[in-house]
Amino acid sequence: MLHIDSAPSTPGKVKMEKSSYFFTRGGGARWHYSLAKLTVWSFAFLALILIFFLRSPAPSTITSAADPSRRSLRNYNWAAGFVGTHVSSALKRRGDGVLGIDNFNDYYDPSLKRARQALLERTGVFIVEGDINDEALLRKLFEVVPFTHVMHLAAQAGVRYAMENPGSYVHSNIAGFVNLLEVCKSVNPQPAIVWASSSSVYGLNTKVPFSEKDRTDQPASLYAATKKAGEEIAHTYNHIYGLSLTGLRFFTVYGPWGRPDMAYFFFTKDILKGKQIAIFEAANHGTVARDFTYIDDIVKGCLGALDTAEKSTGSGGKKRGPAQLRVFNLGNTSPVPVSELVSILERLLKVKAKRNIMKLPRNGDVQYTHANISYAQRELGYKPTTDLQSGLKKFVRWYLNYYSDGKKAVE
Ligand SMILES: O=C(O)[C@H]1O[C@H](OP(=O)(O)OP(=O)(O)OC[C@H]2O[C@@H](n3ccc(=O)[nH]c3=O)[C@H](O)[C@@H]2O)[C@H](O)[C@@H](O)[C@H]1O
Repeated sequence: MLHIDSAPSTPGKVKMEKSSYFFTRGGGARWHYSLAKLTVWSFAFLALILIFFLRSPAPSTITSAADPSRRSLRNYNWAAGFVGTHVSSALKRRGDGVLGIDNFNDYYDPSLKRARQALLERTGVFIVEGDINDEALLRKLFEVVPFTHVMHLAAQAGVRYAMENPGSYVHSNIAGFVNLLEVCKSVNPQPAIVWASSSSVYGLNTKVPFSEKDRTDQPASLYAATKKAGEEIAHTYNHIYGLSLTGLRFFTVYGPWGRPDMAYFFFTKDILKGKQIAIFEAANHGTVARDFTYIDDIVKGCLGALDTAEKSTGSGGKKRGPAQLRVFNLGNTSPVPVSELVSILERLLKVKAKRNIMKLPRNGDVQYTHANISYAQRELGYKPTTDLQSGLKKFVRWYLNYYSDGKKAVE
C-alpha cells in the first residue's frame, strides 16, 4: 500500500493504475461501472472535497476513543485538497473504502491538485469531478452508494482572499454546505457528517487558549463568518432533521502537499527565489503568532471524529430522535510567532530571508491563535505530537523534492 509520505512527490513519477480506481471491497463491479458513468455525466468542474464512508466489514485501526462497534466500517469518502488528500489516504491505508469529489478549481495551482489526485488514484481512491452545489450529482452518488459517513472538507479557504472574491466563500462554504446537508438529510440511511470549521471563528476573542465554550460572534473576516455560519447551519440540520454533525476547528494546518496560498508555503518559495517576504506585526511591535498544526496530527483528529461519530437519527427527511452535534478544536497548543516560522525556514533552506516587517493589514487576519484541545483529547483521543520545527522539516523535504522536477520548477 502506498503511503503518502513515501510516495513519489512529482506527478510524473506517479504511475497511474487504472485498476486502482476500483476499490471494490464490498462495492463490486456494478458500483464501479456506475461511477464511471457518473464522471462522464457530471463534468461540471467546480472544486471541492468531501469524504464518504460505506458500511461493510473491514478491519481498521482507529483511535482508542472510538466506539468498537464502528470499527467494522469500511469507508468511502470524497477528497483531493490538502487535508482531504491526507485523510483519504489514511482511511484507505487502514482498509476503508473512499470516494472523493473535487471541482479542481484554480484558486491555487490546479496541477498540484492533479498531482494529489494521481497519488490518491494509485492508492485506490477515486475522485469524481464535480461540485457540492450540484444537487443532482450528489443524489446520484448516494443512489449508487449508501454512504455511512461524509467527511466534508470542501471549502473556499484562505482568510485574506475573502476581500478579493467574497462570492466564492458564500458559494462554497454556505450554499455548498446547505446543498450537501439537504441531500444528506433526505437520503436513507442518513450519513453521519464530519466537516471542517476553522480557528478563525474565534475572531476578536481575546481569551486564550481558545476553548469551544468561548464566544465566536466576532469574526474578523468573511471567511470566518462563513465558517461560523456553517456551525449555525449544522445546528439547524441537527435540530430539525436529526443529522449527526461534528465540526472541526482546524488551526493553521501545514505540511507536505500543502496549500500554496498559505504563508509557510509561499515564504519557502520566495526565500528560495531571494524575494522579499512580508512579515506582519501587530500594533506597538506586537507579535503575530499561530498555533501551526501539522497535517498528520489533523488526520488523527479527523479519523477520531469519524470513528466516534454516532449515527444520524432521521429517515425520510424526518427526525426520529436527538442526534449528536459536536464542535472540536484541532490545534497544536503551542503558538509560534510568524518571525520564528521564518527563522526555522531559513535554517532548513539554508537561505537568509529578505524580511519586510510590516503592520498587520486590515485584511481579516487576527493577531494570535491558540487552541485548548482538552475536549478533543477526551472525546477523540486527539494528541498532537509534531512541533513546528519537525513538521516544517518534512514540508521542506517534500517541497524541494516536488519542485525539483524540471517541469514543476518554482516560478
Ligand atoms: O486556522 C485557520 O482556520 C485558518 O488557517 C490558515 O489561515 P492563517 O492562519 O491566516 O494562515 P496563513 O495564511 O498561512 O498565515 C499564517 C500567518 O502568517 C501571517 N502572514 C501571512 C501572509 C504574509 O504575507 N505575511 C504574514 O506575516 C498571517 O498574518 C498569519 O499570522 C488558513 O489559510 C485558513 O484557510 C484557515 O484554515
